[in-house]
Amino acid sequence: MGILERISEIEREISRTQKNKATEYHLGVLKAKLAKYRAQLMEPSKKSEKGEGFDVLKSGDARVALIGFPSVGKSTLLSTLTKTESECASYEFTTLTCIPGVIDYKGANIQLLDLPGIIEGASQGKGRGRQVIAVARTADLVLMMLDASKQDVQRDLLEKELESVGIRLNKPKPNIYFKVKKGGGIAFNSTCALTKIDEKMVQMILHEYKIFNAEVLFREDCTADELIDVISANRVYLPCLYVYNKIDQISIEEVDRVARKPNSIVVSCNLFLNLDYLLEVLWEYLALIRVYTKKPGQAPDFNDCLILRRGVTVEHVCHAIHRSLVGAFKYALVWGTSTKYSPQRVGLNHVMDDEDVIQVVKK
Ligand SMILES: Nc1nc2c(ncn2[C@@H]2O[C@H](COP(=O)(O)OP(=O)(O)OP(=O)(O)O)[C@@H](O)[C@H]2O)c(=O)[nH]1
Ligand SMILES: [K+]
Ligand SMILES: [Mg+2]
Repeated sequence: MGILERISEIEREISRTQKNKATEYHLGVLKAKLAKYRAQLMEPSKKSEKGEGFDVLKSGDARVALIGFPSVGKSTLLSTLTKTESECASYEFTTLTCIPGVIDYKGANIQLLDLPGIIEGASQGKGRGRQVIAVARTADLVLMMLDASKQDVQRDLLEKELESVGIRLNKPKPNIYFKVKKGGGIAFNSTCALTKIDEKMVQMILHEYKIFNAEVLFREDCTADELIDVISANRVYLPCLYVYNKIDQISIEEVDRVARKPNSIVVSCNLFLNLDYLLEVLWEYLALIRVYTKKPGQAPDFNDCLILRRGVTVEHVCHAIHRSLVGAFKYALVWGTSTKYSPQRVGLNHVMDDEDVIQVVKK
């Protein structure tokens, strides 16, 4: 039996099995089996499958992958937001490879990747689905483009496709500490009450992975699926922005309804509607910040900034300026919203804000 058949057999069995106390362990083991087969499926088996035209070099400050059904307007968006032209046409599967473009926004270079459309079954190898998904895994954000004039089935289908290959959208990593050991059996602990899983199920799932010695510590009330995610270790957790295109085709009431969905924004590439707002939201989701540097006695250079991630400290900033700077660091002066006073003397642990100005004082 091939892997695909095994997968669909397990899926059928899961959907056939009633959820209750008596079946819950059996279901847990089935889910672990399913995760194992799916992992095998996604391993790049043949060299040719890696796909010519898909190994685009990562560049710039962040990478955004455009995922969507055929003809929703992905290439139109790339051609509108970047200097790159990607062929747009009314027929499906116009784009056949990965086309990179660069969005120049607030001093940052954001790499936008146009990709072939994907359809149901993509994760199992339909169309260029697997190559597209492999690229999505390397992104900092998934921009899921949808046709606003169509029902939301596309969104559900694509989410399922990505979910089935271990891409988790807008979800935090499960807070479970997990470490395989050489001996000592399975040490299981939790720091909170567990309502969705118990020690027996944890053991059964681990045994399914042939893990007999490990330390497992639940720091939140996680499910069996979340444990499987942690064991599988090949999951990626990405922010996802749902972009509904072609709002020129629907009523204003409908636009209003769609725009209120979580993590969603509405645009029309053809009429250039709301594209500025799209960039603003994209910036927020990528959690990028600008930090300006300044030399003593001189004004900061506002034409040149460091692009960093939200949450970075002065230490990160020093590394970004020069790798030897941390060694010579005495203190820094920071002007901006991250400090109480401007300027304020801060140490290496100080967390920076967007548009802060920093002056590093050396020993
Ligand atoms: N009405 C309307 N049509 C649009 C809009 N944006 C794109 N289109 C049209 O949608 C069609 C498909 O556009 P593409 O950019 O080729 O779509 P794609 O998602 O790249 O398609 P594939 O590469 O085939 O997956 C073209 O005929 C576009 O002109 C829009 O905002 N409104
Ligand atoms: K098209
Ligand atoms: Mg295209």
